[in-house]
Amino acid sequence: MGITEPVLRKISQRLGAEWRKLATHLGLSAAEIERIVIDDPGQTENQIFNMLVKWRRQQSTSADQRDMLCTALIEIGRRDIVEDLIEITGLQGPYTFAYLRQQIIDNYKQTATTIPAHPVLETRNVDIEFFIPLFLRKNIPGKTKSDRFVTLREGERLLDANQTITLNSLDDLLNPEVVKEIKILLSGGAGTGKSTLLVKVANSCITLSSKPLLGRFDLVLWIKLRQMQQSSCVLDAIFDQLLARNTKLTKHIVKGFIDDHESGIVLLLDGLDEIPSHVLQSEEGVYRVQDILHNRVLTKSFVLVTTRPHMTQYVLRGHQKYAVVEACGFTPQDRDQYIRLNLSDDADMGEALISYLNDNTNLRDISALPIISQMLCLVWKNQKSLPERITELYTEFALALFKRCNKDMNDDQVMSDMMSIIDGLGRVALQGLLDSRGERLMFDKNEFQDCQSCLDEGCRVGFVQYETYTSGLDVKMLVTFIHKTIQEYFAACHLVKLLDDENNFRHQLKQIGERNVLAMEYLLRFCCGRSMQAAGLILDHIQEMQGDEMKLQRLARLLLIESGSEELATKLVRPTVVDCKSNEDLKSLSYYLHVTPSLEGTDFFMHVRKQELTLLRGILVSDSMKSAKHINVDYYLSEQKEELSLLEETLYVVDEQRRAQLQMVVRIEAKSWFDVGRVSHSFFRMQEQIGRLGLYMHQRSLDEVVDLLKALEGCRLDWHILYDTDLHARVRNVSHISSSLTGLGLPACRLVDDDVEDLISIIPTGHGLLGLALDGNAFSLDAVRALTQHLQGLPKLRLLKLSNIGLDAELIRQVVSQDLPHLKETEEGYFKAY
Ligand SMILES: Nc1ncnc2c1ncn2[C@@H]1O[C@H](COP(=O)(O)OP(=O)(O)OP(=O)(O)O)[C@@H](O)[C@H]1O
Repeated sequence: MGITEPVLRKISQRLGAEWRKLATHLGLSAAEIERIVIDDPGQTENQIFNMLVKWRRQQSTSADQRDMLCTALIEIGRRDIVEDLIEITGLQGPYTFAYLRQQIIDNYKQTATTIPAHPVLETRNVDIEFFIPLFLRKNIPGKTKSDRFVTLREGERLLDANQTITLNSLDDLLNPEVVKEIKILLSGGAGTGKSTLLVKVANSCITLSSKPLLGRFDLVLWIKLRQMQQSSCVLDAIFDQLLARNTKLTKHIVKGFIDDHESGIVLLLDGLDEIPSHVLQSEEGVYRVQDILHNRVLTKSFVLVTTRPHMTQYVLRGHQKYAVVEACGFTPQDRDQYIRLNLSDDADMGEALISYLNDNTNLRDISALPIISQMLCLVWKNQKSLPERITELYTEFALALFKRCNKDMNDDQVMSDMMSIIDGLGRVALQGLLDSRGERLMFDKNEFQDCQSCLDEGCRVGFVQYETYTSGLDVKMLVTFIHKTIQEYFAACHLVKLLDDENNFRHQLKQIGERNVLAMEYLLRFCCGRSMQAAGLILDHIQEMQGDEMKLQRLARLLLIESGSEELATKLVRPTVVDCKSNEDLKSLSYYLHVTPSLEGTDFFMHVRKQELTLLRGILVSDSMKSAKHINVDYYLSEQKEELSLLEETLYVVDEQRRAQLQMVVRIEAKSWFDVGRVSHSFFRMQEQIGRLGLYMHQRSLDEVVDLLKALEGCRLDWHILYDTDLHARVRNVSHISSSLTGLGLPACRLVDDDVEDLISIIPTGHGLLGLALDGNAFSLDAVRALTQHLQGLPKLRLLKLSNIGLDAELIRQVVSQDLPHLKETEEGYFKAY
């Protein structure tokens, strides 16, 4: 595109003394320049004009004269003229700030609209819509309180910890009212979502191009430090990562823009831990990462740098005025939301995983890490459940984390390299768990002396992380595993390796006794999952232990299923009471029942949800249940629309005799979905089928309670518990007490003295009630006395609960022992007949 003479004239008027420099940049020789001067001595403006005309003449017609001239002008530091030129010619040029911004936004349109949907496969992505807010915690500058007690090898220590505030994800992070500093250091372990957060920030620029980040800035530069393998120069990185290969911009131009807009620039520097240290330390380049982080250049720009914890001190040493923000992963609610989004094809499947996790404290905890949630969703989607054996799941976790950082390794190498790191770290992990002075989850860096390379690799991969703390006068480098269960898994891998010398293994096992065996559940489960030989020795060891029988037997069943070795079932003690509170408990019971002879006289208590009905069915039809004493099932209605007909179907499969043994309570929890008509219909059908039937309602409205009880009039209910429903002055509304009722519970129902008369009236003298629970209400002693005197007329009453009713326990004890002497207090406010 050519330039007209009037335009050249305008440039000549503005240029001045630097014109010779420009001429050289445009390629004119010194002789040519001299010639121009001699031809029109003393007339600078003319000389410039002539030089430009001469240059223009030398260009081929196809040459983009305007671009060349603009580049040369910018290179000699006269962008002001370029901007005028663009204005004069009325054309949008590649030399404006707007052009640079547009190029970068075009890049974000390609790179910042998706997030990875798989820990290893880079090709699998999901839309940025899948972004879920992250839980962030920011330090309060200058407020350090020493309140973190940790157990270290040398004993207990107090570590200095910062006081923090919680941030509401990105909105707060970028809000200057909340985070006043313009330098932010976002730290967090592997897979806590640091990189993803930056994708989201870059993405927000696409729509808010001219005023990104709450209108505060002009340009957002998102740099992946991992890709800086040669130079730590951010200007280079802008060209390598953000600008098109054929961009017309030059480094000179871009630098000029950045300098001019310094306070309007945002630098998002992702993964400080991933830039090689020699690159970070190198002295070359413009806007070196180190200079930016230590506030030596671009001091007015907004910087958000992410890193694993071990690099935070490096940043803070060079510049202290950082808002230090910790990425803590998902909150439980947001984790649920993440699961729902990921499994949105089948809402039931998502809910099933959520309820599975709610049941399993350790998995629930670790799933706060986005990367683990992601893996859980992938496995669940594939198999519609998690692997029966938790060891498999943790092997998958470890593999995914390891492969994430070793994409080019082949499978054999992955396994052997990973296992040797795990073994090295596992030695220290085990020492920590079995420390005679109490479990240790934090380690001094020196404890890894013998396996420094494992520590370095483990840190790179994200199995462990280290952080610097001050403790009194000491500065400590402490190492932690990303989650306690990962420490337990690693410790188990190491312990099992000791089996090469069985005595050594036994020696370690001796450190696990009644005192700590339940706390070692995961360590032992992982051992059993990794080796049948270990499982045999561990089960023998447990069999010899004294202690809480029910809990030890539960643990043994979990270990048996984890070992996958039916023949080890003989090493389990026959249970007299089985209490299954979780999905895992049910699975391990089901496994045990299939490999053990009939359990005579055993009492079973099971908590069951919709997704566990198949398991329940298997348990109920098992031959080993034939001679069970009682089978108690608490069935929890889920939050999704649910037909009780599924439960009914499950029960019908069971033979009549066993159904008659069954005692079932249907639990409608605060968030359960339910429909009065359907639930009551099912109740009427089930009362015919099973031994005893009860209803439990938790935190439901009075209307719902009244409606359901009305609909259940005439149904044979054995128990009826309303928990935390406001029944004050409404007791008569729930007075449909059938003569079959044996248990009535109205805990925390805001009952007071005025309600006692109504209460008495709904339990007529002579009623066959066995148990009454009124804990959590507020009664005077007179009211309690009126009640106990009335209860004297209930011939079968064997249980009374009056705890936490706002009275001195001793006074209640006196009244009950006077009026109901056959009841004895077993724990405070809890009276039972023997
Ligand atoms: N806020 C989020 N919303 C949805 N998915 C997320 C979110 N954060 C993380 N994830 C998922 O978890 C994975 C791991 O997160 P990410 O790579 O951002 O972690 P990181 O903290 O940068 O880890 P590392 O230190 O190992 O680089 C992501 O690939 C993404 O799939």
